[in-house]
Amino acid sequence: MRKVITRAREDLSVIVERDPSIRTRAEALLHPALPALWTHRLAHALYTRGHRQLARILAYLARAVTGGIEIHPGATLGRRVFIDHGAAVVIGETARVGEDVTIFHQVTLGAVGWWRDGHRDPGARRHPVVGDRVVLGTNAIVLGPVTIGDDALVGAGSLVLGDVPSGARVMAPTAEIVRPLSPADREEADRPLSPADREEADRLLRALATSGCW
Ligand SMILES: CC(C)(COP(=O)(O)OP(=O)(O)OC[C@H]1O[C@@H](n2cnc3c(N)ncnc32)[C@H](O)[C@@H]1OP(=O)(O)O)[C@@H](O)C(=O)NCCC(=O)NCCS
Ligand SMILES: CC(=O)OC[C@H](N)C(=O)O
Repeated sequence: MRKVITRAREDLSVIVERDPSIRTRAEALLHPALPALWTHRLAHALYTRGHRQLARILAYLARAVTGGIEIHPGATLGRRVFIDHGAAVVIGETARVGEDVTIFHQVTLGAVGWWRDGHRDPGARRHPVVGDRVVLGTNAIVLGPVTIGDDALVGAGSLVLGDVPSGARVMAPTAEIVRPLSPADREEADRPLSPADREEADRLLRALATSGCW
């Protein structure tokens, strides 16, 4: 029982440390990650002792109360794993998550698909292994039996299908920022074509049409 209380206090401290919006352990008690992590610990213990159905029921209940944190009871999670926000986090059956890992919402540690996994040896891993102190940004998707090395950072919105070395940073492309036109540029864009410009444009179009590239 002492061990359970120590781990619970540790989980609360981790929330206060890594979520600036939470100031006290009392506040951390209402963090959405807690029911997921605490239930998973129990579910995993039941699962490894062969009580698959009971473990499944617990995981099902945790998913319902956390807005969709779905951790398969077979997955292994290290100490001080922090799941921020939590909505729609999926961690597959053979995933292994190290210690001090931070996981934001909508992260998937999933399999590539049944068409691939059907060809693996029975019991073979089909989900990722995540090293210690890794950060998985929101919407990061890691598929297959790949390894994310210690201290790696997987940026928001990344799709990872291969191993990531320790300490590496994975960055998804960011959205293009289109700046508004300045009043002068807008005036230029709206200006009607002069007769000379129109003639030049017609000439270019005719040249294109007869070039065979059109
Ligand atoms: C796209 C997908 C179906 C490909 O599956 P696959 O069995 O690996 O298919 P293939 O072998 O035909 O394709 C692999 C190639 O596609 C590329 N690829 C895979 N997923 C891709 C994606 N989403 N976008 C772009 N390229 C992708 C791979 O890099 C690989 O390229 P390469 O051959 O140059 O190395 C799979 O990656 C996927 O997205 N599965 C969905 C599974 C899922 O959502 N799981 C979550 C479970 S919780
Ligand atoms: C999380 C995930 O990989 O789901 C896909 C499938 N249910 C499986 O366990 O392989």
